[in-house]
Amino acid sequence: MILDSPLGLALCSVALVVWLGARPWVIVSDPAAIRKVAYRSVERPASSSSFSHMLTGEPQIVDAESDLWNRGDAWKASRRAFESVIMHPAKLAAHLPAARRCAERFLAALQQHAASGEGVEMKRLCGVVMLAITGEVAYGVDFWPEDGSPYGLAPAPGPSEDGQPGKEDRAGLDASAARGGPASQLTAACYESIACLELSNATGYLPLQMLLPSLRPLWMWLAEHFPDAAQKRHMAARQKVADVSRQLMRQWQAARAGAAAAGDAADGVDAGGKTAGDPAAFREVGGGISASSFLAGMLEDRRRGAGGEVQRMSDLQVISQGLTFILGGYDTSSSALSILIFLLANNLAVQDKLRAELVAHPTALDNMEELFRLPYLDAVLKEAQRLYPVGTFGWRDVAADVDVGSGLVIPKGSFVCLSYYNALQDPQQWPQPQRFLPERFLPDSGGALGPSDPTAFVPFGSGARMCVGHKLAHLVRSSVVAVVVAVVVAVVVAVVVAVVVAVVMIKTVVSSLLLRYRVQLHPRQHLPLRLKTGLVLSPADGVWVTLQEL
Ligand code: HEM
Repeated sequence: MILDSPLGLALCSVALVVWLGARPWVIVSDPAAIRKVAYRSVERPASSSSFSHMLTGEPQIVDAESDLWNRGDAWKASRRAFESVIMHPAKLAAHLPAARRCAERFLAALQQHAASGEGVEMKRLCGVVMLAITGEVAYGVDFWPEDGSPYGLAPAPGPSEDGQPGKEDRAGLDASAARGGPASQLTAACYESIACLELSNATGYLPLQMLLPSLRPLWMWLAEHFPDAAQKRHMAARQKVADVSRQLMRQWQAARAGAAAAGDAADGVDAGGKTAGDPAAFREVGGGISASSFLAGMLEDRRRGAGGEVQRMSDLQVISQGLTFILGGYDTSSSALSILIFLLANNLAVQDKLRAELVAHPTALDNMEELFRLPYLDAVLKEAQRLYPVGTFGWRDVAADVDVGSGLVIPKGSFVCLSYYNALQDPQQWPQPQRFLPERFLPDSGGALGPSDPTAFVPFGSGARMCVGHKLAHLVRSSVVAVVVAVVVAVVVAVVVAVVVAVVMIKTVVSSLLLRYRVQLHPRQHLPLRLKTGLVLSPADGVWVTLQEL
């Protein structure tokens, strides 16, 4: 069957097809079909971003350069920037102290809550720690506000029901930004930029644009010339990200030029003669910007002319990729972490078994390679990601007919939604799909409970546009192999790469948590867990737990 007639609706075993206007919208749920489409279609639809915001002016230009949305050669260049700059071992090593510091601050904040014996809303705290880590990895400045009590880290005056920044938080953000070094301003602007991507916080013109996309030029003109409060807030936040990024870039460039003039800017060595991997060099080089950061890495590559003159990144591209790192990494990681904590609090037998594994490997937290090899920890995280995949779907623009099997050909020009959520819940792949059963990912029991098609596990997407963070996770495994060749170097690489990878950030934080506390659901927690779909799937009412010190 070829889908060439506007019949309105067609349902088959691998995909659901809906005709909207002249284009078929195809929802693909079958793992093998997802793989075929994802590997043959690289582009996201040109209009994807118009479903989440209505930016104009410079913020719109910056957004269009993002790896999330851009296409063709521009996408290849930005993807290369992610893969080469973040993974460069010399630049990665200095993330380690930052990540450790953030995790320690997280645990210190929890101690206050544990001592009080009151319920603690974890989604909010997971957001704080993940923004701190991803922000610092991206921009190389400390995202933890100077007074040490961001957004209710000190016992909160009353977090909003959904765990998102509420009025008190917004006041905290404004105060933090006003106090302001670049980091405080960036923190506030990133928080606001992410919040504004939720439909409930978006400009009132966005629903109109979604309902009547053919009138997009009119809605855009109105948003630009008669912006409502939400539009003004979003524009101001994005402009602030661009302005502060420029300020940081100038700082870095001035420091680099100074170092070069002083003659100590040899490759791999930062101003001050410290290697990038030296924790002591952190924030003392590059005008106060960590040499290992994504921002410094992109600027360094540009200074050296990596990729050739033609492909050098413009300022706007550098600004765009820095923000993309936060937009792609923060919400996903913090939501996945908070859901994992919910599942452990709701499944105490799993929590106890996992703690026993961690206790039996006392050095695992200091040795990421060992942490990475703990089978039950790995299985628990994978099962949490299967049951509640925070990245529910991916969009593709099909450039040529794709035969996905079962007699179905998705025609060129279709707008395809790859439903990772459906694939991860498919009863043909996952026996008892609604149950939280980490055993399905253990090598010895996977046969009975695991998928018949191993590629059905797609929490990071599929194909060339799958998550950048996932590729980094693979590098950790390659680094582990390299241990045989060069133990010290490889361990450092494995540790530090692991730290920037969402999966390992989550493993580290959750392991530290379980070794210190028994985590139980608080009566305020709504059961079953209610989810909301925004930019990512996340707990709608937060995650309420009590902590019992062990
Ligand atoms: C638990 C954590 C994470 C999850 C579940 C997740 C999931 C996803 C998913 C499902 C996609 C869409 C893939 C597709 O369309 O097939 C994606 C794309 C992406 N993610 Fe992640 N992600 C996570 C963490 C991160 C982190 C830490 C970063 C920071 C580097 C990141 C950066 C990106 C980028 C840049 C893209 C777009 C890739 C492209 O189009 O080339 N993600 N992610």
